[in-house]
Amino acid sequence: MTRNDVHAKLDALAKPVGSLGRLEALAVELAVTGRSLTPATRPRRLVLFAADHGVVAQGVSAWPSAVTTAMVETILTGQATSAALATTHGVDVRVVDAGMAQPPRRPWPAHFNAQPVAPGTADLSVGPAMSVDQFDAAWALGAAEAQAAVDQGYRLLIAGEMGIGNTTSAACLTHALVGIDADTATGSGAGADAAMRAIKRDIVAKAVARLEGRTDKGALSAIAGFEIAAMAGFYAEAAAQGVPVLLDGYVTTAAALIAERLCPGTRSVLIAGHLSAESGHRAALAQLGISPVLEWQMRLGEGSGALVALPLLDSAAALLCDVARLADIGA
Ligand SMILES: O=C(O)c1ccc[n+]([C@@H]2O[C@H](COP(=O)([O-])O)[C@@H](O)[C@H]2O)c1
Ligand SMILES: Cc1cc2nc[nH]c2cc1C
Repeated sequence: MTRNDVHAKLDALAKPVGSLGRLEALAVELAVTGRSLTPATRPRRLVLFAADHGVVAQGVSAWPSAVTTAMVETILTGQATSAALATTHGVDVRVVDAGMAQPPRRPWPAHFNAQPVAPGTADLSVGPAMSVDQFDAAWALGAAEAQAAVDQGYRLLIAGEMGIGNTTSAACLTHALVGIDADTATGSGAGADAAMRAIKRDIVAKAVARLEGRTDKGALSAIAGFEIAAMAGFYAEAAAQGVPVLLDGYVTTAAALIAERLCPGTRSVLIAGHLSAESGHRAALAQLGISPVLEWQMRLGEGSGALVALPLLDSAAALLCDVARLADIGA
């Protein structure tokens, strides 16, 4: 099934050609990524991967690592932004501890999967964030989540993340894999001021310089995070299964860049939910050849941008699945 097939179907529907504007372009994306002229967006699942980052010790985030745990607890009780949006849009949620410094309080609900690779990464500013074995373990965790979701019949997948310090890792990965300069790759994350952002940029520049241009798995392990490596495995497995994935912001896109680097073709299932306020995101999406549904200056993470874009995907699916053809209405 080609893009032309989808355009032909859209043009034959009971409406003037092109009259649904960008919704038609989104319908094409959904049909192509889902490999169907009647793509499904239900049932859908959000898998939120959480982990901590040793580089936080360098003062790169406005928040301490304890906030990762506090937010995971809030997600688990259904009161975080992501959980509220997931509930309102009929999205099932799972939360995965891929490597938090401190696990959430017990009792743990059934939708929490505690498989920490380690209690946070090592500080990427002084050495590799993780070993290749740890990268492989995080990747396998994400891949298993995607496989389980597909086995359970989910037709659309979203990965979200929670990890204080993870925009430093995302900036390193984008600098290394997209080639934009360290300054553009480095944003304010969850609220860094100008002085903090300058420290962060210098750390990003030095960590990537140490790789000397290498972007193999060993090099990427040095600058990744456990939740990011897990999301990369999640995306690669979703692609292997041919299930569409809705990307969130800068951090999830960094994971998609890893997946595309290590498993070329992963991008064929990716739809970009939104353009994050982080300055490197536009170039990262361009490298993957996808354009965002929304440009709303969101920069939360947790899958929130993907969840806000989701009703537009539902609209695109309804168009392809439920609208009559002109030929059938006697017009
Ligand atoms: O993905 C994005 O576009 C994004 C942009 C800014 C912040 N975040 C979120 O904020 C946290 C990381 O911010 P920071 O400043 O601690 O690196 C992490 O939990 C992310 O989910 C996420
Ligand atoms: C409060 C808070 C909520 C978040 N959700 C995702 N990243 C976050 C970072 C902070 C600081």
